[in-house]
Amino acid sequence: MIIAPSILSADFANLAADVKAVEEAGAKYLHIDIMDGHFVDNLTFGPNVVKALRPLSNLFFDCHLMVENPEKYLQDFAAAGADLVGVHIEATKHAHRVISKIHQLGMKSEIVLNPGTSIEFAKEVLPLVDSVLIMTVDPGFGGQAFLEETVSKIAEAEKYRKEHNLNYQIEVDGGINDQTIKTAKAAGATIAVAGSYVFSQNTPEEQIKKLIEASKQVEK
Ligand SMILES: O=C(CO)[C@@H](O)[C@H](O)COP(=O)(O)O
Ligand SMILES: [Fe+2]
Repeated sequence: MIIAPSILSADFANLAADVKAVEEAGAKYLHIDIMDGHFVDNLTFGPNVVKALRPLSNLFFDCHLMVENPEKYLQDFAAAGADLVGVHIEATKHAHRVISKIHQLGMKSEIVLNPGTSIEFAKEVLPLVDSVLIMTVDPGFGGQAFLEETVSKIAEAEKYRKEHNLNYQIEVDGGINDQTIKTAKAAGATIAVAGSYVFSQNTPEEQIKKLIEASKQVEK
């Protein structure tokens, strides 16, 4: 399973050190939460932070856009060095166009679903995307509890992938710890985002190791 530490819970005054620490600990992805204060009730940062971190890291930059009309910012994230852009299906009227544009800009695409959004709503674009992100909390904040009722949706995304011979990754985001990562993997998740679990206790190295070990306990 790929572990994607979320810098939302990192030390913003020492971001470079935290990014280095997770890279050395064996993470392959860096999850970067972009919030605009409209789609969610929180503000974080924009492509300028992605640009500043890019020369410091070889991690795969997974940019989760919690913004209205994400199509406006795709060019900026591509120029900043994003590897993948995740857009909420609830945040755009033009999901198909947005995904095509992400690919034209040379990035991997991801469609993101809130806990209240069904897989049905995204089915037309599932054959197009590189990844599907199933939110396992309502977006906007770190440190929330994993919503067990989202597990059936992870399983549904995996079932649909197999039935239609598609090859998207299934990412989960929110409330991931050394227990919930097992539940998510058993249901079909292949990428696990973790923010507060990685950055708010012990060292990021210890926490990432625990996540990797926990996920290995589940056969896939
Ligand atoms: O997108 C989000 C929150 O909206 C996440 O990526 C959080 O950063 C996850 O934080 P934890 O639940 O792991 O603390
Ligand atoms: Fe996120």
